[in-house]
Amino acid sequence: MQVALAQIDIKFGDPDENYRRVAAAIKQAAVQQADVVVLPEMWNTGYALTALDQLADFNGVRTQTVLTDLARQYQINIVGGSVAVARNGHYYNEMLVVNRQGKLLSRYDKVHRFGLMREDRYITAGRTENRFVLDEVPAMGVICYDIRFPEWLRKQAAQGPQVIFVSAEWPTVRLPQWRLLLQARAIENQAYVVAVNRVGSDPDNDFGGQSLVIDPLGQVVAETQDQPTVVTATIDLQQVAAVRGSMPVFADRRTELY
Ligand SMILES: NC(=O)CCC(=O)C(=O)O
Repeated sequence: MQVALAQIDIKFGDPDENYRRVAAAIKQAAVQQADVVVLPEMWNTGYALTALDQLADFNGVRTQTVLTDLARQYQINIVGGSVAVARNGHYYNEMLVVNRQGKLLSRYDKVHRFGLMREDRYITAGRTENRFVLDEVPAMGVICYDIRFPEWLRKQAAQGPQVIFVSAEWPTVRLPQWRLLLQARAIENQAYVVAVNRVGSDPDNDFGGQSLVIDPLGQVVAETQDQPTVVTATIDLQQVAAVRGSMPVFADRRTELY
C-alpha cells in the first residue's frame, strides 16, 4: 500500500483557501500514485476556535462533498484529517474517511480534547471508535492528542486494524514526544502508524511537521521535515502479519486483569 503524507500549511481562519490547499495536495498524492492520502487535523479552520460560529463546516457537508468528489476523481482513498464541524448546536473536531469510489466510510469526532489548545472550551468530545477498511486493509484513525491514550488505541487495534492513521496539529515544542508516542503506539499494537502533522504557525503555536510512517517494530520508514510537502511511502502489510506471528502480544493479554 502506498501512503501519502499531505503535510500542508493551514491558513488560520480561512476555509476557502484551505479547501484549495487540500485539493492541490490530494491531486499531488494521486500523481505520485498513492493508494491513500492522509491530511492533518482541523485543516479547514486551524485552531480558530473563537470563530467557529462563522467558520465551522455545517454538518460537515462541504467537507464530505469535496472529499468524496476528489476521491472519485483521482481514484484515491482519503483519510481526511479533521475539520471543525457544527452539528446540533455543538462543534466537533471530526475526521471523515472516504474510499476511492467516493463512499464515506466513517466519521470520527476526536475523543480526547486538548485543554492546552482550549478544545475543552469549544469542542464537544466524541464517543465512538473509528475503524474502517481501505482496499481490504483493516485500519483505524485517531486525532492528535488521542495518541496519548494508549488504552483508546489498544481497544480498537485489538479488533484487527493493521494501520493506525493519525492526523495532528502538534506544536514544534513537543515534537520529541510526538515521535516517541507514535513509535510506542506502533510497537505495542504491532501495526503501521501513518501520522501527518501540519506545518506553519497560528497566533499561539508553531508547527514543525515531522510527519511519520513507522513500521510495526517501531522503526521510522519515512519522515518529513518542517516544510509543506506531499511524501509517499510504501507500507508492507506482510510485515504486520510477520511481527504479530512472531510474538503474539494480543493473545498474551490478561484481559481478565485489565
Ligand atoms: N491538537 C492537539 O491535540 C495537540 C496535542 C499536543 O500537542 C500534545 O502534546 O498532546
